[in-house]
Amino acid sequence: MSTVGNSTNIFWQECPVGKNERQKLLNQKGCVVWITGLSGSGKSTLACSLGRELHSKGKLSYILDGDNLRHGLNKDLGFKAEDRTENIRRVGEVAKLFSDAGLICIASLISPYRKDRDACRAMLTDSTFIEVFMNMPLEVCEKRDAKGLYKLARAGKIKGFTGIDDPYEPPLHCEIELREKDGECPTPSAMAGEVVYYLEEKGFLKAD
Ligand SMILES: Nc1ncnc2c1ncn2[C@@H]1O[C@H](COP(=O)(O)OS(=O)(=O)O)[C@@H](OP(=O)(O)O)[C@H]1O
Ligand SMILES: Nc1ncnc2c1ncn2[C@@H]1O[C@H](COP(=O)(O)OP(=O)(O)O)[C@@H](O)[C@H]1O
Repeated sequence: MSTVGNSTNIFWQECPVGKNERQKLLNQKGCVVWITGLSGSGKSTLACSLGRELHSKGKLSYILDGDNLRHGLNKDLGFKAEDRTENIRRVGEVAKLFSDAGLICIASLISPYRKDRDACRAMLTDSTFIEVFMNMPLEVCEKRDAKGLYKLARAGKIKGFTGIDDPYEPPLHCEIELREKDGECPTPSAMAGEVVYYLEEKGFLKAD
């Protein structure tokens, strides 16, 4: 019996089928591919390309996209610092559950604050948190402006927009960094290929 947060008198319930058994069933290892970067850096595009590539290899993945989760689980949250922190904490907890289920969980969120991403990393054991940094220059993201949000932010119509008047703290020790080469952004499929290569090398695409 214990107290966790505001919950008192709670017990941990063990389940009959364990993570190893689920991983064997799926012939893969559960993990979290956490894609971080500015709005417009290509997070969702990479998440989709990676999800498709894994599917074609017979691997089960699931995408947790920041924009989408803000339509449901996180619709009570805005973009002030404490809301972003709570957003990342919740998604980290959900990603941990998916990883425990044996899935390759692909989380794509701006996740601008280093301490919040590091807190998610700390929730996961055995190097199963794989941080992928979309290191695209602000100018590139702003030029793309797929949703017209940078224009609104520059005009002062959106306050606290990441990269404009709210900080983005780049990772110091990420597992994978994706950036332009010779002034060109690699294709989504090339980027997904890099992540798949990492997963293969580290043994995530087979069970023990
Ligand atoms: N103020 C502000 N700053 C940044 N982004 C904003 C803001 N307001 C709305 N949006 C839109 O919300 C999307 C980011 O949601 P996230 O949950 O990934 O953000 S965060 O991780 O909590 O910072 C983000 O989506 P992406 O462009 O896919 O990154 C934007 O479409
Ligand atoms: N590798 C890429 N090369 C060229 N354009 C890209 C690439 N990845 C994404 N884009 C384009 O950039 C814009 C933003 O991509 P998106 O995946 O929505 O970014 P984010 O999820 O980080 O906001 C879209 O118009 C998309 O087509």
